[in-house]
Amino acid sequence: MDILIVDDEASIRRATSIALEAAGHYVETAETGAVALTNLKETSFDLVLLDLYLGEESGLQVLEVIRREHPGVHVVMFTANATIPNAVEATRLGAVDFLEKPFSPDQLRQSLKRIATLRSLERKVEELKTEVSRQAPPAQVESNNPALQRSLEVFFRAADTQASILILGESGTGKTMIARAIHERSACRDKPFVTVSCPSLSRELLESDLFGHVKGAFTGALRDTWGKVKAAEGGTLFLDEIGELPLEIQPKLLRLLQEREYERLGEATPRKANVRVIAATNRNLQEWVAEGRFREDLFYRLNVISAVMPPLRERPEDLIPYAERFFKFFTREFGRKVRGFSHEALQALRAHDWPGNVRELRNAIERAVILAEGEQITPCDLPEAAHAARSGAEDSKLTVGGRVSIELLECEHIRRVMASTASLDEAAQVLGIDSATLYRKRKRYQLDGP
Ligand SMILES: Nc1ncnc2c1ncn2[C@@H]1O[C@H](COP(=O)(O)OP(=O)(O)OP(=O)(O)O)[C@@H](O)[C@H]1O
Repeated sequence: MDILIVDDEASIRRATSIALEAAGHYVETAETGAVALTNLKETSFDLVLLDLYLGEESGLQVLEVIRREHPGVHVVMFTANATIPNAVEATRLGAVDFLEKPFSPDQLRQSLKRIATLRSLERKVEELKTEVSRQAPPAQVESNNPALQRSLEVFFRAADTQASILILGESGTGKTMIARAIHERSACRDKPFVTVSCPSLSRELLESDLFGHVKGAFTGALRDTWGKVKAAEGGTLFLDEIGELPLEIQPKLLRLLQEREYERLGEATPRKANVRVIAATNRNLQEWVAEGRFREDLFYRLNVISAVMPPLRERPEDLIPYAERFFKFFTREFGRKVRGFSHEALQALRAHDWPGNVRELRNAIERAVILAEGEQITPCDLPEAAHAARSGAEDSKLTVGGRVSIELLECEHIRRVMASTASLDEAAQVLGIDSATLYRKRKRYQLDGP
């Protein structure tokens, strides 16, 4: 943590600093409330250890200003004479803990442990709030598709290291979800996961969003701010659509990755950063390097561990299991009594290309659950594109030599043979495979018996 000690006694400042620095914290000290407030403007602290009596000054007044101007900073009060009224007043003003002087290093450690737990809980609450407001089905990080299984293995094996990770894949394949899942499997899972969306801001705003700025750094920079690199301290910085990172900012990111150092916009003070970087892109970065749109050195630095999230059309094994999980989630979420998908609806799902990938599938199922009138979801409840795919599929797409995957052809062939035969044994005989193989294939493609 970054900690500011505010105490008028030099011996307390010194002894506490030594104990905290030995435990790996970054520490600054201030002798008076005024100096402390200036420090808080210049550096971003997580915690202030504040003396109740700063000579003539009242620590409670300083506490009040800190809580008003820096609401994200926690404050622990020091005092030589902890009276109940003082404690009540400090708690009312927002102090989270009390340390009675003289305190032992162990008491200090215990207090910091409580603050760390509190900070981690606050972050979790924030994450849950966003999750709930997004009505998001839980992330599915299992796959029946061998290519995706290999990618997941690469990502999760590297999760617990500090290595940068590059996630490649089309839009909507779940790159952001996987970045979060990697963070959840890392040693810094209790620390922040902070996303920066590279294309959404102008160069200047993006740079400031990443690294922060000082007042006057550019028109509109009315006060000092801290960027997302700072917000992600100790945790993961997720750079979404890294291909869109302007060339001017790329050397600064490279420096962050190599030297773990950065500067705020408009300031020359180098700052240390301890963040793990995960980046994602739907671009072909190697092509962009060849075209001079992306720095080669940055590409290789980011590309230490990389793998592709395959598009949904290349993993038919995942389609129906994902659709069913989304279905379960949304029927519960909306309190609908729909029982499942009709055979035709499943066929329509299989026949569609899903250019928007898992995002499109999730949205299609959410819509279908809301619209379904009967006991089952029918093709009419699916979006036009998925619905139309089925009618067109039988004559144009699902033909031998058509633009269709082997899996889809095989699935459709097995389905039709099963529909035209009296038993599974007969279907297996027609298909030229044994019953166990037919069983496995039916399971894989989610096909019911004849
Ligand atoms: N594995 C998954 N489990 C559950 N939902 C998923 C999964 N993958 C994707 N989704 C759904 O699709 C949406 C898009 O996923 P995500 O944002 O991770 O994709 P992306 O590849 O980062 O897309 P983009 O490149 O457009 O940012 C998510 O909000 C979620 O609803």
